[in-house]
Amino acid sequence: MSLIPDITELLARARADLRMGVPVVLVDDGGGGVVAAAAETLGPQRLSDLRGLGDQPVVAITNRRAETLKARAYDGDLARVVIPADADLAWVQAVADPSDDLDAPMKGPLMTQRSGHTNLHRIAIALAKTARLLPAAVVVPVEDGHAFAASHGLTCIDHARAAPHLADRSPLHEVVAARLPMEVSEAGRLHVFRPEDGGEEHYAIEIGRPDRSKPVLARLHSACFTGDLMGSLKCDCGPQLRGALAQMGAEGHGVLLYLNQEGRGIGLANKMRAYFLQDQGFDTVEANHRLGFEDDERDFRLGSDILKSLGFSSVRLLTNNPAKIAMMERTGIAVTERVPLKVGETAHNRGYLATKAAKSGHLL
Ligand SMILES: Nc1nc2c(ncn2[C@@H]2O[C@H](COP(=O)(O)OP(=O)(O)OP(=O)(O)O)[C@@H](O)[C@H]2O)c(=O)[nH]1
Ligand SMILES: [Zn+2]
Repeated sequence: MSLIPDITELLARARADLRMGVPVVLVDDGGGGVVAAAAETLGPQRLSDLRGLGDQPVVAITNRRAETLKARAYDGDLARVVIPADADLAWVQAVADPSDDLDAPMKGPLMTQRSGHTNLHRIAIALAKTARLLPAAVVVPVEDGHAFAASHGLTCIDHARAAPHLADRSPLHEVVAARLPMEVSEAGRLHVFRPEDGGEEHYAIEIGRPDRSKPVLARLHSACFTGDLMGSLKCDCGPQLRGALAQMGAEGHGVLLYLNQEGRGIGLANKMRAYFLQDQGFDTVEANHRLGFEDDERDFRLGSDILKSLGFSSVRLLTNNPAKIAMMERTGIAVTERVPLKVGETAHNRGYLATKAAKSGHLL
């Protein structure tokens, strides 16, 4: 029945629920389940009602966050921190959010669960991440997941149906393209691409009319509100964006993909949390880890999807990031040349650029 939402649509609905502070129900293959809510958006009444369900609630966090909290991660990539009976919402939020780690360290040791299944906790964390929230979820078991969801009107996700889709990217479709005269070239054209799962749109700016049979000068630019628009001195994004467009304008053609993966895929709120940690002395990579994220949560396969749908198969890529080149090659776009982009070094971003070179393999 096509009027019933499919699993991709249910996952999108679950992300929206978590962003609003509404719990979702996750159901394992045997029908048992959990109620899960994002730690960041959960309110006090809902925390209290989750506790009222009877079973032991936990906060599921990534092993990165667990490492910072010195909590044992028995489950490899995640840990289930037991919520003590006297802990309040502020305690739950402090497990999720590192802002006060230094000022008001958590009193340990944190107890973590060791036995039992973790499939559903993993889904809860993945949903919180893709909802651009802190990767932490309050999780409480319930006996019959489907019945609980139906009686409470909550979004219900079956593990077996969801698992194959969590690492997928949604197919992108071009919605519209129109002429966009720009300072660097009057022959600009902006294409808007929309995924099927209600996620972020991404853009392609085509300069001139590049020959599809030859390698095109291309840039995969990741959104950086602070650098691209505000003139932030903490990174080199703004000068890189304008430098890439200027070079395309000078050559007469090129294609710039503007991928809405703000903050290397963690979203602007989390990037600002990372900046707050950077002001406490952590570097850009350490800050991501303390928040519970990997160094880089972006998905560059989006870039090859868009290039292919525009008819390109090979590029001269403007980048200092070898991971982008490797990903292009792996996903069927030939990189015939790396064109270096060295612009915008400032006193504020020198340390950031050095960290990227030392820890993320960026070429200087
Ligand atoms: N999480 C996080 N993201 C950041 C930080 N500084 C910049 N960003 C984001 O990083 C992305 C840009 O990535 P960069 O690592 O500068 O460059 P790159 O795209 O990997 O490589 P180039 O092609 O050489 O520019 C943008 O999405 C920025 O918003 C930071 O300190 N923390
Ligand atoms: Zn930036």
